[in-house]
Order: sequence, then C-alpha cells, then structure tokens
Amino acid sequence: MIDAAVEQKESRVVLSARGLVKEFAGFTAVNDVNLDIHHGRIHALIGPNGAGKTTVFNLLTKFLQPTRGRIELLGSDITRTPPAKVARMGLVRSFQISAVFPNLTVRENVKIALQRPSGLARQFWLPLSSLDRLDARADALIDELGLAGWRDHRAADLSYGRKRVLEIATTLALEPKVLLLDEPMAGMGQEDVAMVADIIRNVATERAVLMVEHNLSVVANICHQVTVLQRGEILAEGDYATVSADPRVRTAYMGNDA
Ligand SMILES: Nc1ncnc2c1ncn2[C@@H]1O[C@H](COP(=O)(O)OP(=O)(O)OP(=O)(O)O)[C@@H](O)[C@H]1O
Repeated sequence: MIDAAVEQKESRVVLSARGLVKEFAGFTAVNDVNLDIHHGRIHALIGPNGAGKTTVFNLLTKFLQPTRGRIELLGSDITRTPPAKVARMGLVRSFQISAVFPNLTVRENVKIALQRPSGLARQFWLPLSSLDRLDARADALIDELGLAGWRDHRAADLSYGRKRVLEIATTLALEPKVLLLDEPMAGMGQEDVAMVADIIRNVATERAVLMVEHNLSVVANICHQVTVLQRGEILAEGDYATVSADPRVRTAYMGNDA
C-alpha cells in the first residue's frame, strides 16, 4: 500500500511559476507559462529550437526579470529576488557558481565547493589543508555521485562524462532544494549519457530537478513530468508517454502529424 504521508511529501511543489511572460523589445519570448516543480521528481522542459526553454530557465533562476508573472520558491515570492539570493535560498543552476579546477583532485574540487555555503568563501588564501574538516562531507558527496574510485584523480584526467558529474557534485555542495540542469547530456557519448542519467535519477530522490534536454530518450527514461514549449507557450504537459503521443507535439517536432 502507498504511504499517504510519503506520497504527499513527494508531490510537494517546491518551485512554481504563474503567468510568466518575457518580452524582448515587443517580441514575446515566453507567454503565460505556468509550471509546478515537485520535490523528488525530475521535470523536463523540451521543445523545438527557439521555443523559449532557455528564457524560462533564465527567468526561474532570476538571470532575467519577467515582464509579468510570479515565481515562488518553497512558498516565498522570489519574483524580484536577485539570483545570488535565490541560489542561497536553494534554487541552484548547475554551472552557475561551480567551477571545476582541472589541476586539483576530485576531492579538492568538492571541498572548495563545500566551503562556500559555510561562510569561509572570503578566506581563499588559507591553505587547502585548512579544509580538512570538510573531508567527511566531501567524501559523502563523492560517494553519492559514484566518484569514489576517482577521489584522488585530477579533474583534468576524468572522462568528459565524469567531469560533468563532478560539476554536478560541486553544485550539490550548495545544498540546493531545486537543481536546474541546462542540457546535462550535451556533447556526451552513449555510455556517459547512461551514467549521468543514473546520477541525476539518484540526485532527484532528495531534491527537485528541472532540466532542459534535447535527448528525448533520456527524457523518456528518467523524467517524471514533461513540459513542451512552442513559440514561448506551453503546448503540452504530462508524462513522456502522454506528451509524445500528442499530435500537436509530433507536429511541433516533425512539422506534420506523422
Ligand atoms: N535577449 C534576447 N533578445 C531578444 N530575443 C531573444 C533574447 N533571448 C532570446 N530571444 C528570443 O526568444 C526566443 C526563445 O529563445 P530561447 O533561447 O529561450 O529558446 P530555446 O527554446 O532555448 O532554443 P534552443 O533550443 O535553440 O536553445 C527566440 O526567438 C530567441 O531569438
């Protein structure tokens, strides 16, 4: 039997947008978009080129200010909140703050990312050894992301896919409640795609994930909810099976009803 309390917790909306509009000099790039992003779920934003995915992403992370509409994070209105504050509140975009230093090891990279929320950020002149107390947390994160075998390897020596995983690890160090991933599979081979997909699935059990992704088989495999955008508007929404069977979505992608 499904535990009602668990069900309720898992379907909790952590990020929502209502009536989101973005106009650029009279051109409406995003028009009346409503979104609900849930804890414990992976939500995909898909659509043909120019559909408005990146603009929605930038609106949610506050890199762009909406022309109209309202955005709420964990019940707080963040419509006018600056991006750095939104990140501290738990809405973090991968690669927003994290940087991977190629000549440092996986563990050193994660430790540097971990010192940021702890308030040590300004003490960058301290030797790396001063970060020793972060070892346990760094190792837990490294284990969670399947990088234990690479802990002492230089970031530069990792495969492309594992570098991407390390980038996700440094983002998770900021303890996001909502993680936004912009095309996490871009440029990766089949094997790396499968590995990163597994990692994202694991990561999402304790957080909400919103991703823009062009690889539809990844969307089909790991995303619980899919929003299809076209010309700035929501064309369809639902699980992958539902939206991929929608004739309007097929037309948007293929230009006909085939
Ligand atoms: N700063 C801007 N000024 C003017 N128009 C813009 C700006 N940013 C985006 N647009 C326009 O808004 C529309 C949506 O662009 P956006 O980049 O959000 O689409 P996308 O779905 O992310 O596309 P892609 O899959 O190609 O990345 C496009 O027509 C684009 O030209």
